[in-house]
Amino acid sequence: MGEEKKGFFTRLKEGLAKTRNNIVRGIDSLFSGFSAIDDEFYEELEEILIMGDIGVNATMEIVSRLKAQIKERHIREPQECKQLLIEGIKEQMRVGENAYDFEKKQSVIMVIGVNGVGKTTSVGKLAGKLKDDGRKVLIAAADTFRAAAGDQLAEWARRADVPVVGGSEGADPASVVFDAVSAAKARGVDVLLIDTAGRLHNKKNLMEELRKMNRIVEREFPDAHRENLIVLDGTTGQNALVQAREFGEVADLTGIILTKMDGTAKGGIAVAIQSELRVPVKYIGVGETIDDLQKFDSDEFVNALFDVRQDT
Ligand SMILES: Nc1nc2c(ncn2[C@@H]2O[C@H](COP(=O)(O)OP(=O)(O)OP(=O)(O)O)[C@@H](O)[C@H]2O)c(=O)[nH]1
Repeated sequence: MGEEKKGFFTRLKEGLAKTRNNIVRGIDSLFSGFSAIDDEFYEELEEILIMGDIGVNATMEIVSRLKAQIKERHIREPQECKQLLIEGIKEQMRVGENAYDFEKKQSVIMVIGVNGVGKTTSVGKLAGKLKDDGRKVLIAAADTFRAAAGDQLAEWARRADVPVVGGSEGADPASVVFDAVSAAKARGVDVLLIDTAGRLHNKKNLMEELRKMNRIVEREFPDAHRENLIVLDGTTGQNALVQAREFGEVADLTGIILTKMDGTAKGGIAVAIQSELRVPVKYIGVGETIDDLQKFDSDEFVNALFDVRQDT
């Protein structure tokens, strides 16, 4: 394991401390407190997982898989189940390989989600990362609804040392996107990041605006690799699933940025999200600075949650 990866594991573990206290402590005391694996044991396990925001459906699947394995392997000691449970949670989160094609291809990344989830912050962090990797980045400030959004994004862009187009309050977001795409093509930009509004006069307008922006990118930049990343706030629990489904109706979601995973006791939402939406979490936000956005790997996440050290 490289230095950077080790550092991230430690940071991830720190960020997940509350979740770990919530879920893993409960599981540990369950495993040590029960002397037999009976219905009560399973009920308590279900309760711990659901309380940790893993979600009812994912919990039921994880527990029924565990039950089948315990039966098949004739396991009688609760202590022996822990590793099986860890593997079961990893299995539940599998959504295929997590691709980061936009790191290599000429790409347009639209960042969407409701207001306050951390879109602008995530665009800023992502811009900084891509720039550090030597990519030529341009940001489109298409959140022209909220007065301070443009300024906030400009501040992030300054930190990341990346140019911005758009951002004046009240401008038409679709025309910002049009201008940004033209600029991206003219300047030979590798990655165009589009920050969008999380709120308009009503939800119907918001969704219509997203469709419009999508159509412009498709029409004006058909060769670009496309990503629609939805930003979800890890502290909002199951409501995040509802948001993703709503946005999924207007945009083809290619990935999730799960923010505010530091300081939440409900980090289990990552399990519910990947398992129910079948969309990969591509990044996880574990703080407010530019370095606090990290690529997400579900096995690593579960290991960090259970404090399982796997040196590779
Ligand atoms: N602790 C923590 N805070 C975060 C994280 N990501 C974003 N935030 C904070 O969340 C708040 C909202 O973030 P914004 O980026 O403004 O959210 P937004 O989705 O762009 O909001 P609108 O522009 O209103 O749509 C800010 O105070 C951020 O600093 C994170 O990973 N961890």
